[in-house]
Amino acid sequence: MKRMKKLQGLVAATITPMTPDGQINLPVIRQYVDYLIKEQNVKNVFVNGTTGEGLSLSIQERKQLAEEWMCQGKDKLDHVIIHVGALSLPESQELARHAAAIGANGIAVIAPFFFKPTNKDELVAFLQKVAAEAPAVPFYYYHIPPLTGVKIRVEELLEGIKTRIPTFQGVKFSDTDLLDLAQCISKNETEQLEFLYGVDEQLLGALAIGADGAVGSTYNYLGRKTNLMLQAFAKPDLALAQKYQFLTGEFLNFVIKLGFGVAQTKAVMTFVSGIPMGPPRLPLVDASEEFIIKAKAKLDSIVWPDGD
Ligand SMILES: CC(=O)N[C@H](C=O)[C@@H](O)[C@H](O)[C@H](O)CO
Ligand SMILES: CC(=O)C(=O)O
Repeated sequence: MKRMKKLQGLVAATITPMTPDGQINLPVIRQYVDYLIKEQNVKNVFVNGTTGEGLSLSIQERKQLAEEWMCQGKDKLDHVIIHVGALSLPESQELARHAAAIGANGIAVIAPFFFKPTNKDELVAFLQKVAAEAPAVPFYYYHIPPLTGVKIRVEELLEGIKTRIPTFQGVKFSDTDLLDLAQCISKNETEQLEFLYGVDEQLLGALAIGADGAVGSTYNYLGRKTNLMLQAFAKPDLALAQKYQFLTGEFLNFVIKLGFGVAQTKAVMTFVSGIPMGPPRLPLVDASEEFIIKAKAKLDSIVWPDGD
């Protein structure tokens, strides 16, 4: 298996840069990789997921993006995980084969969300068919019930999963149900699996329960601050870790009230990094000027414990 070391710490859910006329903007990715490493101290990426508008891209675009991230991340990034989930099983399988061929460090799949699996066996059967196309690549289930509407609890899904999916490596857990996460972690006695949390505003709670790390959109521009939270938690300096969580939460709480999604993430990343992320693809529409002004003022007003 292409496993160098256990995936821990932060993983940036990458944004898909687009040109003003809505094409994927591949040349920007080189700069983006360097920015994540140098400015955010983030060396793992999750490509073509929710933040990357993966389900709004064509198969061809998804392959081009995966290739570009692999190519630009070579010898720089630690882990490149490619999201290969799709509504159509053969398309998902094609993307899994492609990810394996280009040397991805992991693949992830969300639950199909138009025709939905109604129980864990149906869901595992779908995941197994995709995972089997990349038999040497660690496989992650991407659990995001608020978006897929598939609410099958992960604790249930994990039962016997290794026998059905030998490459099963862990879960990207994007739900607020910390009881479910805790049950998964407590059953992971041999610690073979990785649990990566995906609700950035309450990561500290998931760390306390035993999450290995996190995948999220905010690590694109708050990676450095969130890394300081992880360090404080590991020390342990819980009061300092809380301070960081309160402050990242203060920003998110503010923008969530204004209306916060992938389009707004693209706008925030553009003004923080200076890298043009461009517009989102329909049905998403650009963040308003008013949002950008308010979000920027809020972020600038925050005084961080590291004096920044
Ligand atoms: C629904 C969604 O996009 N979730 C992201 C990852 O799973 C998070 O990183 C959020 O963007 C973040 O927690 C802000 O709410
Ligand atoms: C947020 C996240 O993890 C994703 O974009 O898929």
